Amino acid sequence: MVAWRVMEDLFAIQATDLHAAYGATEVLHGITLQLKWGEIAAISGPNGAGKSSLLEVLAGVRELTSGVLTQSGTAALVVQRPAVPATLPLTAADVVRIGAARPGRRSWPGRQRRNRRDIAAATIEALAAVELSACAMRPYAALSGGQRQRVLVAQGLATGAQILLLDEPAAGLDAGSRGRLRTILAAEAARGTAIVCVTHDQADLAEADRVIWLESGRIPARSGDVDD
Ligand SMILES: Nc1ncnc2c1ncn2[C@@H]1O[C@H](COP(=O)(O)OP(=O)(O)OP(=O)(O)O)[C@@H](O)[C@H]1O
Repeated sequence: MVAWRVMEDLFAIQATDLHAAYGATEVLHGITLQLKWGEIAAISGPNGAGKSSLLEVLAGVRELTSGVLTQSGTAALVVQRPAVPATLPLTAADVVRIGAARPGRRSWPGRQRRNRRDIAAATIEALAAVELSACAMRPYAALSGGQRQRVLVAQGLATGAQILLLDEPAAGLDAGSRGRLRTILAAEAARGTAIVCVTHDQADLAEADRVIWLESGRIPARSGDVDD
């Protein structure tokens, strides 16, 4: 059965026997997991294991071929920083504003759009959280790789989403920025946000409430991630 339901629940995400494919090639082979509110789950595993695909499925941007996925709140996906053309006519603040203009926590479940003042406030707050206020008006394409990554994290934060899904947000960040990112995510979780973070970083894995190990599109039974 393929289903997409939205409901208030103890769990932010409940996924049962998820399968997903690229064309005829199945890459997720029956993923079952639950994520509680305020929990930080790290997804790790070898290259090609299906981590990004799973994150996209959980975010609702990649279709299931079968399984049941229940989200109990708004979700935002923070992608890995893309290569962008040098001429991209967006500032760092513009990129964050794209997230801030999305319906988020304050408007759930009505999903009304925020007004301009709320969008501006969310943009400023999120840029400050990643310590890039000084770069707000700089062209996004002119920022360093690590700065662009932090802008994308700010974009995710600015959505005010109740479920935050991040694909290797620490990739390319220096040690100080990685530490600050962990602090930001811990603060978000303390507010009740459910967080799923793809990572290979040992400190991230150590600080996560739960590590979900993915291998060849499956969660091996020994990793004990189905429930806890
Ligand atoms: N656009 C695509 N078209 C076809 N196959 C794809 C596509 N994207 C990913 N795949 C395949 O799906 C499988 C899972 O890829 P995915 O990117 O989800 O893995 P990952 O664990 O995130 O990898 P990495 O650690 O390298 O980022 C891989 O076998 C990959 O080749």
